[in-house]
Amino acid sequence: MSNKQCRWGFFGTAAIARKNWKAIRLSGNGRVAAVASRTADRAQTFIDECNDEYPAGCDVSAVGSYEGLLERDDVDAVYIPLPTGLRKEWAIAAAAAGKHVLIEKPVANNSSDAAEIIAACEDAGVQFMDGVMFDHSERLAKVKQQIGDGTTVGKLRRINAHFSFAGDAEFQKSNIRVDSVLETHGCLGDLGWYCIRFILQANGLVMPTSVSARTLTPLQGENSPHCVPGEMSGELIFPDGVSAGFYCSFLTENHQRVSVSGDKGYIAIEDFVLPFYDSMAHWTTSSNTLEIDNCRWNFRRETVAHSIPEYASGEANSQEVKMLRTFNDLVLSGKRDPLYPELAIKTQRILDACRKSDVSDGRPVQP
Ligand SMILES: NC(=O)C1=CN([C@@H]2O[C@H](COP(=O)(O)OP(=O)(O)OC[C@H]3O[C@@H](n4cnc5c(N)ncnc54)[C@H](OP(=O)(O)O)[C@@H]3O)[C@@H](O)[C@H]2O)C=CC1
Ligand SMILES: O=C1CO[C@H](CO)[C@@H](O)[C@@H]1O
Repeated sequence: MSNKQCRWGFFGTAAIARKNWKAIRLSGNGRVAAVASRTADRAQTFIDECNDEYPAGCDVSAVGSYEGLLERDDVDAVYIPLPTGLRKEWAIAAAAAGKHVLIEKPVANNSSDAAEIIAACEDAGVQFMDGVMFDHSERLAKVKQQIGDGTTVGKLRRINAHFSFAGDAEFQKSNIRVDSVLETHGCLGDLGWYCIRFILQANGLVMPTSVSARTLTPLQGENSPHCVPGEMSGELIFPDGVSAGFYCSFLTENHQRVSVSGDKGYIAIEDFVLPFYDSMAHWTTSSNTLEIDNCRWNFRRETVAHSIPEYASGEANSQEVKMLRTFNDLVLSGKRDPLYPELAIKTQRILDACRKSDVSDGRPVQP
């Protein structure tokens, strides 16, 4: 291993890998060493296009097979943004080859597969992390402090999370997200994963005692053998009177809102996954008051706007760059952080419970 930079190998040429190509370059402690694709030409085209826009600053090898990536001794860590249904074998093989694993979300088709991947990483002594970028945002850290400060929210009661975008006709026909083999969880895996993750983060990683969820609209891509959830809602019940709801959809236009409410007020973020294009990350805290005096009813807005310097993406302090920098630090230090496997497996267990509840008409399920 290089003593200064974590050397990355990419599985496939996914669209999201382009963002992380740049993030690795900006991290300062990592570099892309190789990109593997099912065809060498595609790997080379990906490298050329990324280099044109954001030069890697080093030679990057094009590899014509995924197996080929695992044989390389110039790769310390692999990034696996393959479709979810194809990841497990490569993640386990990568760990067995001694490579650290950054895997996209949702981690796997189910929580026992996710547990197998995590166990393979533990056995091999390599770091495991999923690709949730907002886990690394400083905004999330600040919001969590406010949730716990006893005054902004007070006693936590309710968390709501909504993540949606309206996929066009082409998306609904051919995107991997509507193919039950490639992305079996549809919008739940793609968008609900973030809702569940935020809910866990906001409530101190406490697991719910009961989960119910329903697919509101199924979708089926043209080559997909089965439907996947295209629009879904769910309800999570926690100990101590805390509850949470989520809604995720491929049919409802861009909306990425979370709110965290307690007996003293609430916190809201309007762009919790992909922050709005800006050099600052924003959120609000509110403790609105209702004043009633005979015929006069005044509901007073008492909202405070907060922001911190954190670019939305593509800069040295953006959340995805912090994710890569943190991962690189772990690899280079030889330490492993058990928080990341914990976050992933808890999210996947709740996701499993949602699917189980969904097939029994929304019956509550214990995750
Ligand atoms: N963390 C985040 O912010 C984001 C995460 N994601 C997650 O990343 C994953 C990938 O998403 P996205 O970038 O849109 O994916 P793409 O459809 O752009 O790419 C998927 C890649 O997987 C490889 N692949 C291997 N086998 C297949 C197959 N049978 N069908 C299709 N592709 C195959 C291909 O690479 P090749 O042909 O070169 O081998 C392809 O480029 C998703 O699970 C998604 O949830 C997506 C966007 C953002
Ligand atoms: O993870 C992701 C981030 O957001 C996108 C939508 O805007 C998703 O489709 C994607 O998979």
